[in-house]
Amino acid sequence: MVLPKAELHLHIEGTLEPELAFELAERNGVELPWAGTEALREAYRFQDLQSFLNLYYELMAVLRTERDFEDLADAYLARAAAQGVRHAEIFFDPQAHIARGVGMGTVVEGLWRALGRSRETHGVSTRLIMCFLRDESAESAMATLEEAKPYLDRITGVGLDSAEVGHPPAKFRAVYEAAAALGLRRVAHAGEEGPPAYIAEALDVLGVERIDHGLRCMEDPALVERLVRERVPLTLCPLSNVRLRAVDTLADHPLPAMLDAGLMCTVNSDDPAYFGGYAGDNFDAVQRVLGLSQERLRELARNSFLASFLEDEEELRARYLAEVEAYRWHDTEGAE
Ligand SMILES: Nc1ncnc2[nH]cnc12
Ligand SMILES: [Zn+2]
Repeated sequence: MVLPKAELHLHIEGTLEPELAFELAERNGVELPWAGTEALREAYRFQDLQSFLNLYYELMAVLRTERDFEDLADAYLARAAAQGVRHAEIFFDPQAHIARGVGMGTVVEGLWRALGRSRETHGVSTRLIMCFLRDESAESAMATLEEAKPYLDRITGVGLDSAEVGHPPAKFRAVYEAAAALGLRRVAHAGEEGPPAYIAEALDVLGVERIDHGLRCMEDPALVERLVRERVPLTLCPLSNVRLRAVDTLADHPLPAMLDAGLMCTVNSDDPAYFGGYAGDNFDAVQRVLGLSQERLRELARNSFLASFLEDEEELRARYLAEVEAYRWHDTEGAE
């Protein structure tokens, strides 16, 4: 679906398609344990978040040089643009690269080569959000923030990702305080596999402005009421939730109930190379399977721009919002 939209929940390492992975492996002399792209795709059957993360971190071995990160981001931006993404706020996981001997500068400068020219090359504006791995220590997160200081002109905010259960947001209180003091925006994954209490904790202790996923808020009516009242954006990822078994099937996804409850939902792709679809594919899927109306889809697109970190470019945000309102459905889209 090419309805104009912002993508607010996208891990750049999760856009590594098997074809590019093998190309980079060859370029860098990295041996992969799969015979080819088909065998690698066969491995994309996940039981839960951890089983996905194991493969996601393993395949990162092929990303070594600035050019690799540039090619990765360029490939994502081209695919996203073709599906109506006009603005992308892109996560990256520096600790996963630094642990392999690939420095912060290689990652940020490589990504920036693609992001810095993306409005001209792809018609997509971008922001970069640095995520801390929550299954690593708070000290490691603080050291990562320190390493990022030379690159803060390229980085808009910080996030929190990786294995959620057993790693509550409060573990990262100090690093989020330090990030806020540096003028960085704050988001965090919460309520994907972890309990609703993690969502409240991310708001109260970390001061986040958006919740990534937030799916499990529906188990706590008082929390839902708060999220509605405070208009906290939730960056939902429906196809991800199916592949990582946070929901049984897409038909069971609570998105319609969440919208009916008045929650400020957005729809995103998370790790599209692994979960079977980019942003537009996620919109197509929820339209087709959950029967969302054209007005609901337009609301999701509007929310994505309202929840984006475009405060320094309000004119651009206004232009995107006008594009959402002016959008005319194609014959095959959003039929009612
Ligand atoms: N869906 C997800 N949840 C937590 N960490 C992630 N890292 C990449 N994708 C993720
Ligand atoms: Zn995610």
